[in-house]
Amino acid sequence: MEIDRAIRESDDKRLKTKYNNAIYVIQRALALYKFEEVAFSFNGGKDSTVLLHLLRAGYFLHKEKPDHSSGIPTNCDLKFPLRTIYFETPSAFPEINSFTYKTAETYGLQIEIIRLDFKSGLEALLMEKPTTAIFLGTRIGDPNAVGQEQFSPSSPGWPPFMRVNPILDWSYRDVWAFLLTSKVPYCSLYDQGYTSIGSIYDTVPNALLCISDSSCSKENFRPAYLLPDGRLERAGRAKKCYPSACGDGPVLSNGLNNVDSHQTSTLTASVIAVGDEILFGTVEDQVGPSLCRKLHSIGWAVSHTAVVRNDIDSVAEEVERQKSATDMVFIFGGFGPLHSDVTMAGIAKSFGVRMAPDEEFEEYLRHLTGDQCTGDRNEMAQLPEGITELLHHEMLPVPLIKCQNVIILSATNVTELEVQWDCLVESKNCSSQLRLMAPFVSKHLSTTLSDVKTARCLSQLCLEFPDIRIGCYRKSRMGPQIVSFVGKDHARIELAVQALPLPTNSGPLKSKLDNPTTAHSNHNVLGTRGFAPCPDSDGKRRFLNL
Ligand SMILES: Cc1cc2nc3c(=O)[nH]c(=O)nc-3n(C[C@H](O)[C@H](O)[C@H](O)COP(=O)(O)O)c2cc1C
Ligand SMILES: Nc1ncnc2c1ncn2[C@@H]1O[C@H](COP(=O)(O)OP(=O)(O)OP(=O)(O)O)[C@@H](O)[C@H]1O
Ligand SMILES: [Mg+2]
Repeated sequence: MEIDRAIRESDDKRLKTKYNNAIYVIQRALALYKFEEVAFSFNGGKDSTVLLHLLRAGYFLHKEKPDHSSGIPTNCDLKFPLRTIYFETPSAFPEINSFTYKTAETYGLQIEIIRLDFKSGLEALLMEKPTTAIFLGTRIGDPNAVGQEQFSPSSPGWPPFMRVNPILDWSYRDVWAFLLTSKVPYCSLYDQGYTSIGSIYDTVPNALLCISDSSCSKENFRPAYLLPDGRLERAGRAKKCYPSACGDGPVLSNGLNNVDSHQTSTLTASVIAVGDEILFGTVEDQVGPSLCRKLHSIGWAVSHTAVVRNDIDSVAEEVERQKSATDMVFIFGGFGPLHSDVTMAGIAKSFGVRMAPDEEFEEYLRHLTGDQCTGDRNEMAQLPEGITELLHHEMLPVPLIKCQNVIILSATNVTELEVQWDCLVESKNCSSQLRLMAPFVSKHLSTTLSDVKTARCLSQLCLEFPDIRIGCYRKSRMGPQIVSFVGKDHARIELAVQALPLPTNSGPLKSKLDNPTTAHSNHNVLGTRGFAPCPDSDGKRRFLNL
């Protein structure tokens, strides 16, 4: 069998492993289900083209075995009479349609065209003939792959059948290694810069493959197999936004300058530290507070911080909660090759995906640590499968890792954090991950009045100014009370301060008007630091500007 021979003769060990695993899944499925009750969902895309040839190889190898009882026809030739379903829509690319039909003819597939949506089409199909299993070219990383295994029953509400996903664990690179090594034909669109194909309305060539040629106005694209980072395979597909707490769409966009300093809305972040030692009190966490200041300095609201144990479930539970509650989660600690370094595994668990070797990350680690940390022993190169993006920067010896809206910082102290932070916010870098929002401005007042005396008026103020964060703190029980007004609108803060309904007969007044963060000195501030005279001298106001 030409496919089998081509892979076995290649010296790509990884491809061979992936191939053998996929063939194993196919053969188990062919042994489990009656051949006439199995269908192959084929749409002419690259993943289903890979699957077609794996099925042919698996079928051929299965038939070679003397004792099989699955009812597979015994004549072996190029023809492959597997039931094949294609959901055709008017919005399909003509190139996809013609490739699908031509391929079906070449290999003798028994193709059935379905012109209904997936669910109704499958309902009709199952009514018409028994169908117990359907082969799909779904891969981890496809939006619909989350939670799926190689054998996954159809979802509740869908007609009952087994979804068989032999290439679930294949990467983009594996797909192209297979197609090029086995030299099988694939749809021509992949040679024109398309890397993942949906409909004519939502798919364009992948901009990362664009060859800029100033002499002609027409854009040219390199072929899909040259895409350097397979995680960006869907960059040519219209993005489906994941819900964001501020209703403002996803924060991140690959390859785009995302400085957005005019934005007056606020994005929220949570900061999670992982470390038993912090919980024991043995180590004082300085990265967390520093990160909070940095986020605040670029206009982000940190709405939650937590310290969790070095334990997969503790990490998973916290990440699971925060990734949906806030726009971005920052997590640090518990990252490395030690037994206690469980952060990545916890993140994988929170997303319901497996840990899998990441070749690119492994390459970076190999440069850094040489042979000490390679091959199977390199636990650090295991990353959550299908959701991981590497954030490159020339200042970083090893890229930062992002799993959807969770950013993993490897910083163990404030100096290391400085470097990683700068890489994240640097807008010119194409991996820039943080949108710079309009900075917060704040005003701080100090009073010697007791809490009992200020309580009611401050509560009243909070009701009147829900857009301003009005907070109170004191550095000692006997010392002055400090009242802070934090928001994005200078004028509103001034109004709130002026509206402070103060009791009479109380102590001195001080106020300070500033942006409390020092990390970014170019931010808009309300005034200068230092003590200023009280704006009112009627003897009634009892707060001083700080
Ligand atoms: C044969 C087949 C079986 C499917 N089974 C399911 C299923 O059990 N549950 C489900 O939610 N979606 C199912 N889908 C839909 C896919 O998950 C997904 O929505 C589809 O591939 C469209 O992806 P797209 O929206 O990216 O084009 C199935 C699709 C096909 C073709
Ligand atoms: N219109 C369709 N008809 C039949 N099967 C489909 C259709 N759309 C998707 N599928 C099934 O779902 C799988 C995943 O679809 P997906 O679009 O991600 O992959 P692909 O089309 O094979 O490759 P690409 O990612 O390059 O578009 C396909 O491999 C195929 O098995
Ligand atoms: Mg795909």
